[in-house]
Amino acid sequence: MTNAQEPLLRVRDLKVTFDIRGAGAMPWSPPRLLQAVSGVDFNLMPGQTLGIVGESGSGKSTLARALIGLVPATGEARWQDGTNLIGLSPRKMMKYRNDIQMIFQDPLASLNPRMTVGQIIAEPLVTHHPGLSRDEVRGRVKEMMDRVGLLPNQINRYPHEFSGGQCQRIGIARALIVRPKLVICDEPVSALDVSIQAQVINLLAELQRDLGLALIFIAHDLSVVKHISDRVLVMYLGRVMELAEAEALYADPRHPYTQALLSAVPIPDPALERAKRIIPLGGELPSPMKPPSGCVFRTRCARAAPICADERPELLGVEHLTACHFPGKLTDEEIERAISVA
Ligand SMILES: Nc1ncnc2c1ncn2[C@@H]1O[C@H](COP(=O)(O)OP(=O)(O)OP(=O)(O)O)[C@@H](O)[C@H]1O
Repeated sequence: MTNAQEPLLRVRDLKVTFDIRGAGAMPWSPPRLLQAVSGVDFNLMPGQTLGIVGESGSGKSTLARALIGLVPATGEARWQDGTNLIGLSPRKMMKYRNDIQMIFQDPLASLNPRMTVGQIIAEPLVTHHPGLSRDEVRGRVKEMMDRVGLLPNQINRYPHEFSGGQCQRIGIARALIVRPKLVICDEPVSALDVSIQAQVINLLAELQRDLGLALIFIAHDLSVVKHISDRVLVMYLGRVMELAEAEALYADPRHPYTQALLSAVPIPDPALERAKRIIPLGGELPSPMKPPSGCVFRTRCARAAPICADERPELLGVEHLTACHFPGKLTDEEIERAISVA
């Protein structure tokens, strides 16, 4: 039995480095290394939702893919049974691919166009549980379709006959049919209309509660993960900038990067929205091939000081962790300065 206090997944010093030499490179030409994930640490408890946010290129998808062995990584991603998932052979990884499922950003592209909805949803079940009878599989498919809001008579239709939101429901049914313990959702709503996004997020939240699933929910935007996350991890250029309970992170963001991301989230109250100041993220995202020395965020930070170029800040704290030499709310003067140089 799982001890409720034991993490389902314990990630330590996870790194992913790509060699991006072009196809025409000679075997002896020097490697061109790009570190997409640079030493990420977090715990995920059973049944918990961890939101992961950050700009495009911050390493969120690579981190997710590393956890299920889709890209080579180093470090630890220790499953609750003590196994380090990093570096497992594909054969050994198969055992965990039932427990860890993934939902992707582009719902239509992630579904096989030549298979019916019934076949698509059944596929992982048949792969991981080859002993099940046809009737059992069909029963589980229908049950899952019902849970995600698809109609029984849609079982023989093809993906192109469905809207983006419905395709994402098919993707969710396919991921959940094997009763996983963890579902990694990589920007599952980014490709959907705003009106549909909330429906899909609410469906995931409902299923998460009912089935006691743990979720890793990746998004660009802090507003998307706000309601679904227990904890939120903010990534920048392959590193964790801040990690805290969702409520604490939204009420008291301590890293200047988190404050900038949050300042861009629209506030429903028009008066507050008019009064708020957006903290600009000046300049370009640096290349992960040549990250800044010290704190990787310092080149765009409203509070950067000389030490930030010299020393990399550790991710410090107990419940609310921040990787910053000077964590805390930016002052009005710092925000003014950031606005004036942007
Ligand atoms: N297979 C790959 N080969 C080389 N570089 C890669 C590969 N996959 C990702 N990268 C690089 O790694 C860095 C992180 O990319 P990643 O897609 O993980 O970021 P992300 O935060 O998920 O961005 P997005 O929100 O746009 O998906 C980027 O600089 C990207 O170009």
